[in-house]
Amino acid sequence: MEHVTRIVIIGGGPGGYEAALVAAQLGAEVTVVDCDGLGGASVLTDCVPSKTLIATAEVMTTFDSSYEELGIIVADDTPHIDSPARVVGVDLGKVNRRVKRLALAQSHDITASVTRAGARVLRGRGRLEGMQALDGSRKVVVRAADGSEETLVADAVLIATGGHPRELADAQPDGERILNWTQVYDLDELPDELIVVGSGVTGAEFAGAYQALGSRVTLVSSRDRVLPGEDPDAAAVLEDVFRRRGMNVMARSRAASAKRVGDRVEVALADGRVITGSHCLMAVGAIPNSDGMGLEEAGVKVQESGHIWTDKVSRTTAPGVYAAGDVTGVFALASVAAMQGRIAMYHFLGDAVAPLNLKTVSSNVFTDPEIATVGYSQADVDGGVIDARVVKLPLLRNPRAKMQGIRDGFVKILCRPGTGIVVGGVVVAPRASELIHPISLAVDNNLTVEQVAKAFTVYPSLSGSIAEVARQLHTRKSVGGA
Ligand SMILES: Cc1cc2nc3c(=O)[nH]c(=O)nc-3n(C[C@H](O)[C@H](O)[C@H](O)COP(=O)(O)OP(=O)(O)OC[C@H]3O[C@@H](n4cnc5c(N)ncnc54)[C@H](O)[C@@H]3O)c2cc1C
Ligand SMILES: NC(=O)c1ccc[n+]([C@@H]2O[C@H](COP(=O)([O-])OP(=O)(O)OC[C@H]3O[C@@H](n4cnc5c(N)ncnc54)[C@H](O)[C@@H]3O)[C@@H](O)[C@H]2O)c1
Repeated sequence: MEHVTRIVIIGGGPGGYEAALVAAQLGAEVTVVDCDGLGGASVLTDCVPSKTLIATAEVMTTFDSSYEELGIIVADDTPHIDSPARVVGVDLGKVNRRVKRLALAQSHDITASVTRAGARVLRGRGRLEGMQALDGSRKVVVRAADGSEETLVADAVLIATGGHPRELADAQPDGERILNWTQVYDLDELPDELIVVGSGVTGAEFAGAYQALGSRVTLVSSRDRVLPGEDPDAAAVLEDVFRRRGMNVMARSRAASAKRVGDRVEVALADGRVITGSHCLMAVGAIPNSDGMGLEEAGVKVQESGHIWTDKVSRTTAPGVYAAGDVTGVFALASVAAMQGRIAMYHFLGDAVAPLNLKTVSSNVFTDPEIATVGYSQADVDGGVIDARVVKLPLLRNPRAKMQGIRDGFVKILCRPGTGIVVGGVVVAPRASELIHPISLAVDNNLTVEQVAKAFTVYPSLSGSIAEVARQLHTRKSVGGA
């Protein structure tokens, strides 16, 4: 009888469910084990809910930032005419109910398509059991919520268990006033004064969103600037916009503790200062879900950070065990998790596979303006990682931007000095997540700035600035820094 390859996937986020779809299509017998629901944290608590919340914030921001200039009149009988967020107003309970409804619906859709593809979905917590057997198989034990256990035998196991919010010992979330990012969707009323601790992508996105929804926001940043990992020019634009909109951005301020004092929250900073607010959102990073999974006993190398070591085709140090997504700490993005998961399956099932190439990844910070990035970065150029010419053009000069009242933002493209091949780019603009795509295509396909410049763009359009930057890089051969 023909042996059907058995794959067990632990974790049903993008790393896990995308792998399940591919493996099932390639004819394997697939079981996906998840303890919370398919879609994972990405769909249920992280990426999808935050972007749904931000969809409401985006409408509020558009109204807030340009309504007067565009000739829109708001009713003048409201007491808060200085802040359109108050004039328009947000029913946070309703917003959050929508957020949860859409997240659950997406999780159901994913479960339906994984099941339709022929994979089995098993609810429970999975762990590896011991080393590889002599026949090359692996055992996974799944513990259900009622304590019952089932043992699965697999030819290959993919671990895609994601991560969870990091907590400070003296700032434990209570789910009411001190919150992590998974708990904010239980709020029925908008926080009056929100302190966001941590100015990475999560902190910046929530700070911008709640500011737009109408909260007074203080952003506590332990570093010199917001978004320390992003393009410095882009981060400077965003920080400037945040401050202009009234956000209190506190640089070089490390939070030491957060505690409830009645209906208030006190956040003590490491330098002794104390700030107070009605709510506090902790956004100080994530911890990989690798504990208690029998990894070391199974020969899987776990790094000091708790991340599972993998190579570029998602193999761990244990034969027959692959890992994908946030648990690997490679690049915490849903798209990268999905790619790592698919690569693992292509590799194990003998399909053609290209190793993971992080220099073509595009990502986006969903603030207003958005910050979209692809390929090599300004830091790579400044640090001598790559030799590239860089041109940055503010959106201010773009005709469509003028019509739309857009002042903040730019397009930046990086290309190789000799060939003009595009190696990276940054777009800071409303919907930069959509505008980055032509630059992503160029990076992925080794297109030159001449080719990007030659393609027609619509007039007037923001993408006209992408062609304009490419033209400048093509014609001004001697351009150096940004
Ligand atoms: C607030 C926020 C916003 C984000 N926004 C974006 C964005 O806009 N775009 C983007 O690309 N990325 C975004 N990310 C990152 C993105 O969410 C992650 O990169 C992505 O979720 C990683 O997917 P994953 O498959 O590794 O794991 P996850 O999505 O974390 O899913 C893992 C699943 O495994 C389950 N699990 C854990 N342990 C076990 C076990 N032992 N047995 C069974 N199941 C288990 C978990 O319960 C979970 O369901 C955001 C992250 C955060 C925190
Ligand atoms: N739009 C997106 O794609 C998106 C959105 C959110 C998160 N993510 C991904 O998730 C990953 C994690 O991002 P993140 O922002 O949650 O974590 P992070 O680790 O990138 O940022 C946490 C920030 O908190 C700061 N910090 C830590 N302790 C602090 C303290 N005591 N006081 C003040 N600041 C403190 C750190 O210096 C850091 O800048 C990122 O890699 C990101 O790519 C992606």
